[in-house]
This record gives sequence, C-alpha cells and structure tokens, in this order.
Amino acid sequence: MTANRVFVAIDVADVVAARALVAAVAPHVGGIKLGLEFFCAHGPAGIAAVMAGQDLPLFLDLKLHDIPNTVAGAIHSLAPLAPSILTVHAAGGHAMLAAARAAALPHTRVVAVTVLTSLDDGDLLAAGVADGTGAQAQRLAGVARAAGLDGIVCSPHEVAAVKAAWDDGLFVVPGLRPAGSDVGDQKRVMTPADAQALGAGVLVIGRPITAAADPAAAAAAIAASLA
Ligand SMILES: O=C(O)c1cc(=O)[nH]c(=O)n1[C@@H]1O[C@H](COP(=O)(O)O)[C@@H](O)[C@H]1O
Repeated sequence: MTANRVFVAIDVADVVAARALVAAVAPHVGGIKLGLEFFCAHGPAGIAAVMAGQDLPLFLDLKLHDIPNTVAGAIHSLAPLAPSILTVHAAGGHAMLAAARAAALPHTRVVAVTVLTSLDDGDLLAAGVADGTGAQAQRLAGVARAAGLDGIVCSPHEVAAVKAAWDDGLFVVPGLRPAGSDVGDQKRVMTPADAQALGAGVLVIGRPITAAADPAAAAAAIAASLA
C-alpha cells in the first residue's frame, strides 16, 4: 500500500473523462478505484486503457456476489487486470468468499463489502436484520475473516470495532465527506481525517473529488487534511 491512503472512485462512464480525472488527481491520491459504472460501459479493455501508463494501484470494485463457481470464474477472467484490491459481497457466504480468495492472484487483496454505506438501521430492519448496521458489519467481518479474506469494506462508524477484533485486516472505508460537502446517497458518513484516525486503511473518496470544480485541488486539500 502506498503512503497516501486515498483511492479516488472514478465513477464515470466515459474513457476520456476517466483518463482526464486520473491525470488530474494522480499526484494527490494513492490509488484509483474503478467500479460498476465504468466497467459496465467499457469492460476489462476500458479498465486497461485508463490504467495504461499509471503507476498507481488499481482497486477494481465489482462487488461480486453469486454462487462460488461463478464468482471464482469471474475472478479468473479478471486476472489480466491484476488488481491490487478486488471487492466481493460478504453476504455471499463462507464458500463464496473462500472461492474468491482462492481464485484471485496472490497479490490481489480480496475484501468483502459488509453493509453498504448507503444503508441505515431502518434499511436493515426492512430486510429482517433487527440489531443494526454495527452488529451486522461485525458479523459479516467475522465471516470474511474465517473465509481467509484480506479485509472488509465498512463505514467509518464500524471500523474501530471491527479492527479491534481483526488487527491485521485491510479496512477499506467509503462514505467519506469533507466537512460541509454534499452527502448525496450516503447514509453512514464521516470526514476522511476522522476515518483515518479510527483506523481506516484505505479511504475511498469519489464525488467530493470528481464532482469538484477543481478535482486536483479537492484531492490535494483532502491529502493535506490527512497529513
Ligand atoms: O465497495 C465500495 O467501494 C463501496 C462500498 C460501500 O459500502 N459504499 C460505497 O460508497 N462504496 C463505493 O465507494 C464510492 C463512494 O463514492 P462517493 O460517495 O462519490 O464518495 C463509490 O464508488 C461506491 O461504489
């Protein structure tokens, strides 16, 4: 992992726009996250085109969630991209998570999304989970750890508690908003500096950088807040 823990989420559907954003913010971030919006538009070839000539690590955020055989096959298909970090959903269960870890390249950190940061306790209650986001994130972190994964994705509100029970895990934390910035569809948010202080290993930040009038300046300001 690079010293700068910020992975910028490049959630756009256009190759030229993605490359321009990456070029602008690269000096101020530690890695590039490309996810479903871009991947569904351009596939592996598009990912390779954006990362061409970049030294920064690739976080491929596809949140895979299917039966073990299908997830393993998908991960084998992604091998040419050699991602540094790859996401799966912890709710896929032990066998799926173990199959994902076994299928990934040795250097790829496979991390499991616990409870999406766009959900709150009410959303979980509607799905039959009565004891809230914190308890659910901790349970799913336990499933991920038992399956041999490298870490989890969780909100900044859970990271300290989960880390206390898994000291060598990689804790990827989205739902980050510099003070005063638009929360949008995120429900469990915190500032990047507070999340870092609580133990986040990777700070995922998208729109506060990519939707800013000056993305490079926004990324630089966030990096300065973390120094
Ligand atoms: O796996 C993720 O990265 C992820 C998990 C999660 O629970 N919440 C979440 O927002 N993300 C991703 O983190 C990024 C957050 O983007 P912004 O809300 O624009 O900062 C998006 O690319 C999401 O897909």
